[in-house]
Amino acid sequence: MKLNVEQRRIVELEPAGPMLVKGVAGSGKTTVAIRRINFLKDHYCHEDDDQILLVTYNRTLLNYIKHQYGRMADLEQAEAPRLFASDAEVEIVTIDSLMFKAFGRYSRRNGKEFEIATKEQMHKYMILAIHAVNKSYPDVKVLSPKNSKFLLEETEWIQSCSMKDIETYQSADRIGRASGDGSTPQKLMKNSQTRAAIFDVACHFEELLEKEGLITFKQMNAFALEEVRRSNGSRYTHIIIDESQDLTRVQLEFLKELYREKPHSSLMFVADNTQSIYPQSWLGRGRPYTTIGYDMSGKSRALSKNYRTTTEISTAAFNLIEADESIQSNVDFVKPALIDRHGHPPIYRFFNTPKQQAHFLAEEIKALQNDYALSDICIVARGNRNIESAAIDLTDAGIPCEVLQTKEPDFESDKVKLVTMHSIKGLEFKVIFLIDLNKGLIPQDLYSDADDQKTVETDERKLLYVGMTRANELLYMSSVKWPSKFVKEIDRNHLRMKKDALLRPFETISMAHYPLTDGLVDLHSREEVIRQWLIRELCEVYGYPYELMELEFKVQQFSKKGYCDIAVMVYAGGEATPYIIAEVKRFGSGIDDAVSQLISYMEAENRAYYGIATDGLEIKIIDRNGEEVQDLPKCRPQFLPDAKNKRIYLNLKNGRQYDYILDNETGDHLEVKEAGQDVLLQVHETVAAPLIGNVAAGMPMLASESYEASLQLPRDWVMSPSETFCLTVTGDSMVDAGIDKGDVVIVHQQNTASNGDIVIAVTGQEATMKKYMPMGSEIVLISENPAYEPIVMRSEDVLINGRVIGVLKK
Ligand SMILES: Nc1ncnc2c1ncn2[C@@H]1O[C@H](COP(=O)(O)OP(=O)(O)OP(=O)(O)O)[C@@H](O)[C@H]1O
Repeated sequence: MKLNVEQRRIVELEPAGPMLVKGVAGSGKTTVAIRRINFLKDHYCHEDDDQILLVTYNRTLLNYIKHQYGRMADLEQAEAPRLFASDAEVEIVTIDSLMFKAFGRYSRRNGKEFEIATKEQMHKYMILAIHAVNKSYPDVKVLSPKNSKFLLEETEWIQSCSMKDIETYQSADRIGRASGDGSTPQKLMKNSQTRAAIFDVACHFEELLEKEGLITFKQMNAFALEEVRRSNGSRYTHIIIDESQDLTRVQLEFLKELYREKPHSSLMFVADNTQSIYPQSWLGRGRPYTTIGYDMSGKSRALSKNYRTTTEISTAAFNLIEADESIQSNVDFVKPALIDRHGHPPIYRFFNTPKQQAHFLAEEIKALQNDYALSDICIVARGNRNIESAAIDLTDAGIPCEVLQTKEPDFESDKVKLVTMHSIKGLEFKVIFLIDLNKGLIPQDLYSDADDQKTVETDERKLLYVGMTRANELLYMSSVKWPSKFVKEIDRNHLRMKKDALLRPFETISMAHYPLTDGLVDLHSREEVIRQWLIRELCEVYGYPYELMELEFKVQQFSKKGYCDIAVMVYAGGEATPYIIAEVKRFGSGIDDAVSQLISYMEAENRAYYGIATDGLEIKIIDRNGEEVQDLPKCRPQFLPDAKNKRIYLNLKNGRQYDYILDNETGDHLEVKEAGQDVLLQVHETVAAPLIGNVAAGMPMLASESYEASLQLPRDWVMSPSETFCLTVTGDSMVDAGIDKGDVVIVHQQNTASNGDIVIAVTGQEATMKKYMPMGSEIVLISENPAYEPIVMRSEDVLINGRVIGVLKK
């Protein structure tokens, strides 16, 4: 893997004390953090006591880093042993293990033995603490057992900041806690009776636990901090803190204590506030670094390109963030830049019962095994219980699987992995299934107070964002019974109903917006909403005009008459014949009956090529032999009543536009006019340029390639017929050059290019269409769309495949 220019700059930054690397999900923050170790080791560890520490958030991430290194290219593999060998100079550890060690020293020094309280124990002692205190604060409503969750969370926050006295708590800024409409906390006003009462509860709670020899995890951290402060333990010249947005104040202060400042030392915070998912995190909520004693002005770097997921997955995930102003207004928010890497849009499925979801998971995974190893697949859910029941279902279906344990996760085993949304932070898999995205489960319904609930929802939204951005190639999302409100916030255009079809998931259309109602008597029937959705999909997704659709289309079956719900007619030889017919059922009622009805209609109406049966939830597409097919063909110009196929041709050779008119009947009679003019230009000779595939498909091999179709072009539009080929445009990165998705570009095969040419360039394993700009020993590949960042590559890493000489608009 080649680092991009910004990544490389960060790796090789001269140490200058504290610095911040912020970046979007998948932008290579962890990659950069790991690569920096060897750089620091080689250049800034010249004194005998110089040491480097890389802190990861948890053990899963630690093991994952090792696993990733094992998979890297030869050059990097050579670096791996240096990193993971027991090396006096470098330590890669989790924050918890560091703090546990210090806590162990604390316990031994004080001759005390503590046990970490379980969730149940914490809940029990919190209730007791509330009862012990509430009589002293009759006016403070929050002191009630029904708010125990809130009070526990607040107590943990106090502990996670190691606030020892009431004055500190009374004056602390409580970001992310019920803040009303202004910026001042409403419910937790500074210097209030409420805060006094909560602090009292927190103290009682600690006392009760102590009597039992128990402490919370957050207290344990506070003791660890006390210990390193006491022993003045600073010993690392360089500290790199991955996922620092989720560390608590105490954890950050602890790491500060371990930092040994020298003229050549560095303290690098690596963070993405959009992925801050814990209520006690300190910096992730937008608190400035000055609160922990560092001024980061001029010391922060941002990474904005997501290398992990496709543009389709990133765009859908970003919909979630766009819907929450408080995430985007965070000081360290970085807006993701798209890297023109296309793939399948996320697939969303809705199910009536958990059993249906389990069946779908099993069937889909079995089918995916043709292209993926089981270890490439990970199932992710909000809660442990959902994960455990999915594991049982998969095992019952004969699919090997294992719940990823945070202690010793095995990423290599040939099993489907299952993990919670919290634990998948920092990891990635080729295929991700996000299951049980249900109302009440995500976002969790924790508080009746609207402000508190809003805070919870922001964290939960980030959690789902984390889950979605873990997928390299394929992302599945599913809900059972009641979909999460977050799913509804994702633009339907960014989702698909099934893997190999263009259909978007079912969506209810209001009766006022039914696209086609001619001749219908009962618009209120429950099937109608399904029919209208399908009609809209056939038009908006597949391009069949409403004028070509007939409802209640009569099918003569011997002496019996039947009426199929939709028939899409096409023109052949001037006559309209049914091409696609569809049977719909009411939502979620099953499609078995619809399929058998469809088959009998198609036997009777043998002109139809395709049949669709759907209940909005399931869909089956069959061909005229009754065999299932993955998708429908899109409408073609020759299906339309007008036999002339008129399009616009942009000739990039001379900068002119032409009307391009092909006779559909003969398929080769070509007429050409200057755009907007009436006079036909003479076409003396035409050439057939092969349509090889799409731009992203990679390098075409003209000689031996069998191609899908060819385009008739006037000879003088091309340079050399044998070196000309055509590609369909798949992305939107060149829209400002007038090249849109679905257009066909005409390419002259060549291996060189001049400044400003639009080229088909192959970088790594992908082909892309970009504007070419040489810059010294590097090449800049520029998109004509401000949403995409330019790509800077070394010239030896870019292969030019051809120059775009014309565009036939769709
Ligand atoms: N320059 C690059 N070229 C190609 N792939 C890259 C590049 N940089 C990073 N990647 C890949 O992108 C993926 C994400 O990288 P990494 O895990 O370091 O990102 P991150 O910013 O730490 O992500 P997150 O915050 O979401 O956990 C990895 O598969 C990594 O190998």
